[in-house]
Amino acid sequence: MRTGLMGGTFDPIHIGHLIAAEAAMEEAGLEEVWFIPTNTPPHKPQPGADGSRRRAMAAAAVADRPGFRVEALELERGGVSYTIDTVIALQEREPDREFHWIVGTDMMNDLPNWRRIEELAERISFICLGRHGEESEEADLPDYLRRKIVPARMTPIGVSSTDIRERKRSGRSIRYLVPQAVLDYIEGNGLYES
Ligand SMILES: Nc1ncnc2c1ncn2[C@@H]1O[C@H](COP(=O)(O)OP(=O)(O)OP(=O)(O)O)[C@@H](O)[C@H]1O
Ligand SMILES: O=C(O)c1ccc[n+]([C@@H]2O[C@H](COP(=O)([O-])O)[C@@H](O)[C@H]2O)c1
Repeated sequence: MRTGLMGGTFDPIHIGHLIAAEAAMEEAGLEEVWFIPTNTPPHKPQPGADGSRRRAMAAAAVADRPGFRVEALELERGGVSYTIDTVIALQEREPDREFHWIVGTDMMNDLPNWRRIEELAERISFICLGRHGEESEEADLPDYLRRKIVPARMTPIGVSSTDIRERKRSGRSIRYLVPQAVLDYIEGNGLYES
């Protein structure tokens, strides 16, 4: 079964993540997409919201979409969430699935710096979605990686979790940038207010 893995900090999950996953499913013929919240992200500061809250928001966001689900193995494993460790664990657990890692094109030039990237590229392909409508071919990547990149189109969605946290902090609306259930969770728990 062709399965997309959408890793992210999801602090919080927003419509950019969901539309990217929807586009990856359609463009790459995936049957499922699993959203994997990081514990400690490898190349980013520690998230603002703790893992259980980021997981709850992701679960609320995908609850009404058959084929989307949250896989919490990185939070359960703890420590820094290297993708190679996650992929090895999932391939051992689910040998009949074919996994594809979904990334926005902003991450693509960073791929050569990922932990054990050559081994990772032997195990999976990367579905790269034009986050701001850019051409993914522009990336300057080594051949072993370029061969494993599947470019996919999506309607550009210029939203980021950083924007959402900043909007919330300054009292501006985040309605429609996140699903209603995520908005309710953020407001109900007073997240990102200071
Ligand atoms: N608007 C978007 N369109 C397409 N892909 C996106 C978008 N936002 C995030 N992504 C992709 O989703 C994955 C997880 O992203 P992440 O959770 O770090 O969100 P983010 O909005 O970039 O967060 P932050 O602003 O905190 O850095 C990455 O592969 C990223 O490229
Ligand atoms: O494995 C790595 O070295 C690595 C380096 C950077 C990012 N990643 C993964 O890429 C996904 C998106 O990362 P981020 O920082 O945008 O949340 C997330 O699942 C990270 O664990 C993985």
